[in-house]
Amino acid sequence: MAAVAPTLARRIARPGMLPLCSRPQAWGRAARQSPGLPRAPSLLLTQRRAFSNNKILVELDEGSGIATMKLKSPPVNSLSLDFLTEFCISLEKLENNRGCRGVIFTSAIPKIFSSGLDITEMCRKSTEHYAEFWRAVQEMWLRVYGSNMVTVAAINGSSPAGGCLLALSCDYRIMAENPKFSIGLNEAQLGIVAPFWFKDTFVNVVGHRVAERSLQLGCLHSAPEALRIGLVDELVPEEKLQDKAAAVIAQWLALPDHARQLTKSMMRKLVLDRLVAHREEDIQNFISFITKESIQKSLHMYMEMLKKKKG
Ligand SMILES: CCCCCCCCCC/C=C\CC(=O)SCCNC(=O)CCNC(=O)[C@H](O)C(C)(C)COP(=O)(O)OP(=O)(O)OC[C@H]1O[C@@H](n2cnc3c(N)ncnc32)[C@H](O)[C@@H]1OP(=O)(O)O
Repeated sequence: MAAVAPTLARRIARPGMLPLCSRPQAWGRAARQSPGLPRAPSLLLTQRRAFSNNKILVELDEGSGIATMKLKSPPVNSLSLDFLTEFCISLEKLENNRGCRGVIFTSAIPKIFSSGLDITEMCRKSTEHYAEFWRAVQEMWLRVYGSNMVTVAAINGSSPAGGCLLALSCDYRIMAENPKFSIGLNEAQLGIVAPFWFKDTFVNVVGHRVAERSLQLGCLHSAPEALRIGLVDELVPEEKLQDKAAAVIAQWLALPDHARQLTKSMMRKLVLDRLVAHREEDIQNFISFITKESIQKSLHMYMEMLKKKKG
């Protein structure tokens, strides 16, 4: 962990402190700037502002109000505690900037959007660590799923499990049309179970039947199959992905913010409220589950399998 990271992590995770997401988000928050006419971002003569931390590059186009958050945590953008902390801090900065109205999530790592939760964070750690880690996973989801901004995932690589959850939490998903890239909630293949809020988010995107089959089998769907089942909204050639994502956001931002935001809130509130109401219980469930010896063995075997595949 980098020198400053424990402080940042505690800021999100320390029990007793207000979690960042306790501030009202998509529900009960004032609308952002009036949208004005839809404008193609590439035609604007505008200033770009960039900031970054160790793992995420953020660029804000002040003319269009569209930011890009590029995940850059080699080798595979796994969602470690440090990564999740930096992610939430970057997203909070954008949420607090009233000039920012939309965010594109994409990857700076070739062929990988995100490899999901960092498995090493779930192996042979202390109960305190598991609690801190799981609170950070919850925080990421609450922030993205509950965001007032328009959110688009530009999925330029494979995106299993937690990586898929990040994409599912956005308003729209565009994937590079490479059949080698796959996406899905493959937890069952690791011998673990996607928690209820992963499942609810998935069901809200693809429907109950498709979600049930896919979750039970731990499916990773190729890009064309992901389009067929509605897991992603469209496929485009990789070189067109970023422009397409900006064009989609511009289209969504052409609507009055308050109407879009209230509609989003109405569609997502039940699922969000369920986790907010049961957050501590969910952390305890995670700890009881992950500390089982059989689960630790399954995770260990899965990591070994990843290493063997490489060698
Ligand atoms: C009753 C209910 C109670 C609720 C209980 C809740 C239980 C927990 C729920 C948890 C929810 C979500 C879980 C997850 O997100 S788990 C993560 C799932 N991810 C995966 O399965 C992806 C695994 N990785 C891959 O398939 C491939 O690595 C890749 C992403 C396709 C990339 O392939 P590649 O060939 O380019 O790279 P590779 O050589 O495989 O990997 C490079 C190194 O990175 C390591 N690594 C890969 N993924 C992860 C990861 N997710 N975490 C940590 N480390 C990872 C890999 O081991 C290589 O390391 P090294 O170089 O060998 O040291």
